[in-house]
Amino acid sequence: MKTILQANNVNKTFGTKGNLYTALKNINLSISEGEYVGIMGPSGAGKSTLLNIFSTIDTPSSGEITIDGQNIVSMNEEKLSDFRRHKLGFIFQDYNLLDTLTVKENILLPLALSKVPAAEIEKRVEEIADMFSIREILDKYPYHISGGQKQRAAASRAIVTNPSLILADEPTGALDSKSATGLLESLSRLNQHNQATILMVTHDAYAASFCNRVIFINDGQLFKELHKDGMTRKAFFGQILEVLAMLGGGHHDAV
Ligand SMILES: Nc1ncnc2c1ncn2[C@@H]1O[C@H](COP(=O)(O)OP(=O)(O)OP(=O)(O)O)[C@@H](O)[C@H]1O
Repeated sequence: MKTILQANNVNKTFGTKGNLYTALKNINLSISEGEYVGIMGPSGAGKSTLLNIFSTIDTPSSGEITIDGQNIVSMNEEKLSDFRRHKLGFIFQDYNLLDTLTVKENILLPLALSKVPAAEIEKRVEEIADMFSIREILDKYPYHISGGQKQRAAASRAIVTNPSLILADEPTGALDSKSATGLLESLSRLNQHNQATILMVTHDAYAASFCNRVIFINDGQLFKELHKDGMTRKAFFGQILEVLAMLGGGHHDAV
């Protein structure tokens, strides 16, 4: 199986001499093509720091990271912006849709910027609209659709270029439970049918139970990882809650 992300001995320190804070300590992680991986851990554990580094928004203090075979630590800013555009897809908690464009225009924007032919764009948008159940809202503007629909539109835009790696930061954080389930089911479909590789940071054990593997970070270090293997989502949810209980903090999410 092809390795999509490989991180070796990644460390991240904030601050200056005399006032240093180590946010990540010696992180080693490998993610294969087609995996759906969750990252969990208490507040301040280092989840966002790690995701920002994988997103190429921040750089590690030391360590090596390759994504789809390319060393992202040594890349210059010009190459990085190209790399982000072609290889990465981002889904954030707050959608980041452009209000002056329709849902369809938002989704096709990355393809239009890459000068993909119109007929191909049309075909791709339709495929994705079906996968994320948003066909009926394609011509609406973001302020006329619900939060759940906005997030499914944002996810559609993130994957329209067929990125090597999809990075999601608390994608269900602002959604009610029904909308969250809709998004999580869409991401699972994308993972299963298109072998999309997804890395998702979440506080929510229910969201994490849709993943195939969940990595727990504590105090900037890898603490434990769980594999779903043949388990049902409900059983996996139970195991995730047990690890969270070990890490401390009350989690009383619904199954
Ligand atoms: N730019 C920064 N300068 C200094 N310290 C930082 C910076 N960014 C993060 N930190 C610290 O690094 C640690 C890890 O932060 P991070 O945001 O990665 O945690 P997290 O696990 O994502 O937390 P949360 O679940 O609350 O979002 C925290 O103690 C935080 O205060």
